[in-house]
Amino acid sequence: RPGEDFAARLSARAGRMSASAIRELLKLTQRPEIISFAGGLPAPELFPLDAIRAAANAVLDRHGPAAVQYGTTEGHLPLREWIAAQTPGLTPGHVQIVTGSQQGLDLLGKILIDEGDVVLVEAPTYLGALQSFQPYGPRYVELPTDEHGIDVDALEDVLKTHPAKLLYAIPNFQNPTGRTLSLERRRRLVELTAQYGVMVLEDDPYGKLRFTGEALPSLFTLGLERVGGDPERNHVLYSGSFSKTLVPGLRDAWVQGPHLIIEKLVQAKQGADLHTPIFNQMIITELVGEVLPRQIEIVKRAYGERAQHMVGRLREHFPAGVQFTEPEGGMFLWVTLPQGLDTTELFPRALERGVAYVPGRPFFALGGGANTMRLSYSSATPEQIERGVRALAETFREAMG
Ligand SMILES: Cc1ncc(COP(=O)(O)O)c(CN[C@@H](CCCC(=O)O)C(=O)O)c1O
Repeated sequence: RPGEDFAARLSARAGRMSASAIRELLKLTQRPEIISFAGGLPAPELFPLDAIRAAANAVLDRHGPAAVQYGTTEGHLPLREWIAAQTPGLTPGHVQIVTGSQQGLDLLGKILIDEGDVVLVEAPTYLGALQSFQPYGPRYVELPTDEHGIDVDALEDVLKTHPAKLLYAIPNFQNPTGRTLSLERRRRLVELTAQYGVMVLEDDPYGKLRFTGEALPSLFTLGLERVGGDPERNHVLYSGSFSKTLVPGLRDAWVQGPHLIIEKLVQAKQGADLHTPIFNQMIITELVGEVLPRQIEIVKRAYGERAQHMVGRLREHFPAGVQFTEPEGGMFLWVTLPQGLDTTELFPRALERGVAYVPGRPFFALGGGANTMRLSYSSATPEQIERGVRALAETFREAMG
């Protein structure tokens, strides 16, 4: 009936949902005259389109109708075999293909989080994870972070007072801060969570995009080591993605963990989408051998140059009192303005000057961060970085008086 109050029909779970600031911004920053430091968009000019075209043809030649038939929920076995082979002791049965790691976050929220469960998250953390977990009614407890990532002393204090279900962390080139969790803190985080019986979800879409410094072992690997390499007893789950190393639009990612978790994830996925597009999985499988390692080198170099360029411009143009991180990899850096300034309020003024960013507030589970913002350098040219940083600096100067 016209004007029926549909809002009253929504579930309590639907009532907990809200829009993604990044997704909403993406619509806005598609305008060509805007220099966007907002969405974490991989550089489109680097996509290996010729290799993808050849792979698509090879898939159809090799698999024929099976390439566009229903596939298994677990995912294309040769792809799961390749993923499992990257970690000693892992078998394809420990690997679940998901439709982007974003779906992995949602399905893991569904099978792990009961209403009121304590979920430990970094302050700030990836807003997409907060969006995925929120409908399942977690009670967030924030973990303070500094230039070396999560403050593990604070973590120990939290664990003593809050029986937690899950700790969600992005140890490499964190979204949104660009920071990397130090080795010493990785070891202590894995030890403390094991001691207190807290599962860890390591979200690592950027791990391969290190352009400076030494590679560090994943939390998953450290978790495996403490249980003699047995994937059945590792309390750390790992989420990986091909979005930032190959292309995001094929929506191919995976979760690795103990059989019981994977089995439950399969059941949750059966109810969600039956399976990730099999054609896409077969294309990715064609690319992981030669194209992927080559692409990682190309992307690392390009993002390293863009990060270095942006940091150089920030140093040159930003007013004193504005702080920013200097990432060792990934796609983002984090800006902190003097207390009292509000990046959500400043956003329209920056936009008038032709530049967009993601205000920091949505990255904090429990509010805060009004004076922060995330900048992505991955899909901006050197000229756009120069112009965009100048526009931001002018916006800040005007606001700082
Ligand atoms: C820590 C972390 N975990 C999962 C994801 C989702 O990546 P995929 O679903 O694997 O493409 C991402 C991708 N986040 C990007 C892309 C968001 C894409 C968008 O909403 O337009 C961003 O923060 O801008 C991430 O940073």
